Amino acid sequence: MLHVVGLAKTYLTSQGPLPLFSDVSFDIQPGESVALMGESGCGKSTLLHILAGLEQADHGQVLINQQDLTQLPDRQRAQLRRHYIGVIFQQLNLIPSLSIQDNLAFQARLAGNLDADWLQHLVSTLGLAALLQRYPAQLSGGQQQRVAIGRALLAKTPLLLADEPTGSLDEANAEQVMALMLTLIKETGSSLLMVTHSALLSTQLDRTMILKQGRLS
Ligand SMILES: Nc1ncnc2c1ncn2[C@@H]1O[C@H](COP(=O)(O)OP(=O)(O)OP(=O)(O)O)[C@@H](O)[C@H]1O
Repeated sequence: MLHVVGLAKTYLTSQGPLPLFSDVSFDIQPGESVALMGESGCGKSTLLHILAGLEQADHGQVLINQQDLTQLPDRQRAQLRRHYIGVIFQQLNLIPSLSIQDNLAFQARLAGNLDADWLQHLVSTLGLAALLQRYPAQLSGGQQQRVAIGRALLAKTPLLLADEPTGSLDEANAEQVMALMLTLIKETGSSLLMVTHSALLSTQLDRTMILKQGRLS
């Protein structure tokens, strides 16, 4: 599903170069769920952003559906992302001016694959039915997180990238939302790469990769 070869990234800052990682290579199989862990600031979010095509790597390849995301022109990269990659960011990025219903449908509409039955199933599984006419600012952090998960799952993309998707929830709620997410992913057959600081949550996934001193293990 995802084939990553020799990724390297160094940020150039006013204090000089900040090397994050070099020669990062790994595969994720269809339907596989993988936790990405490592100390704060080691580059986990940056790696996820590169895999999502939102940030450029210095070297390396990101192969999705046999296409190298790093080499595609903007339009084709956007197409590939739309059809193959769902993302849940740390900052959630719900659109403030759209209702929850429209936030949920946004990505699937762009991809032209809005499935009304699946939307209904996600809404009821994630407990969002009573919130559809509200706006993001009127929701709690946990409710917003469930909307972001629903939105990412709605397009049924083969790959889901999640950056601490339950980061702002307490442990009990995090476990509950995580369980919902894993159940829904099993239904779509998507692969998941999830950044987490929680050893407990990581044990619910198929395996864990650790980014340390610029290398993956
Ligand atoms: N655009 C940027 N320009 C320069 N430095 C950056 C930029 N974005 C991030 N950094 C730095 O790169 C390092 C890695 O950041 P990143 O967010 O990828 O880490 P992380 O492992 O996800 O951290 P956390 O677990 O705290 O979320 C940090 O030191 C950060 O300050």
